[in-house]
Amino acid sequence: MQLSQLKHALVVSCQPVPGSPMDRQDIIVAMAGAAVAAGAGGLRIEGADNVRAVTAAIRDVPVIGIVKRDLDDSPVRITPYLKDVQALADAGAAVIAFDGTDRRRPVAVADLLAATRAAGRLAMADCAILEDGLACMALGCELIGTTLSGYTEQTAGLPDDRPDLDLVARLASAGAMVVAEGRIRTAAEAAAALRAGAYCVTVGSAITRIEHITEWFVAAMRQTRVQAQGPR
Ligand SMILES: CC(=O)N[C@H](C=O)[C@@H](O)[C@H](O)[C@H](O)COP(=O)(O)O
Repeated sequence: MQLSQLKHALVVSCQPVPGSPMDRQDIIVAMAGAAVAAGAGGLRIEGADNVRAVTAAIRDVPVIGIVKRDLDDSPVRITPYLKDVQALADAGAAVIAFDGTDRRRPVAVADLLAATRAAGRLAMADCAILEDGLACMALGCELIGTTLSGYTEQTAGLPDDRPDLDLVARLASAGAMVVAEGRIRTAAEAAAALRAGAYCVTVGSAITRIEHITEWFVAAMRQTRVQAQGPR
């Protein structure tokens, strides 16, 4: 795969809410197909089996693969193990994304990168702060994602309804190929991420998680009812 395929592309993350009625492989493949039919230039897919099903159905769009795990002894969730890198590569992921933060972890970023290289895949580091991104860039990761900004202990205070475009801009200024990812909820925000210097933009919840989208609408309507002093 050529990295340039992702230049200025919309990457659609097709990750249903776990346990949701939408959390089915056939629905993931259908969501991916619909996104590609509408112009998505990349897909982000969780789980090796889902990656295999999506790459079998959709051949001409790169898949960024991840494995999510809840570990007992580490806050790292995204592709923590070397076996995950191998499984994603075997399943056909063009890019393998892993946690690129400087936190307690079972496998060092450098080793995950080496495994990704050995499998002949491109690497994306999911980062939370500028320093993570710079370190992963220095190691040689091709893509630096803002994915984890707002989701680590250190960044937990950020507004939960806005993307971290400041981090996008600072990483881009430092020369990173930035994947703007996390809390991009509108087309205008996706366009703003490109203007901030993003190489490509990943959107998940706002396109593929019906529960989250519904909650946003319900919350906004409830707020409006409160301001209007209750239902008539
Ligand atoms: C923090 C974390 O675990 N992020 C995950 C990474 O794959 C996904 O749950 C997100 O949906 C994805 O990053 C896209 O973000 P958003 O859904 O906000 O557009």
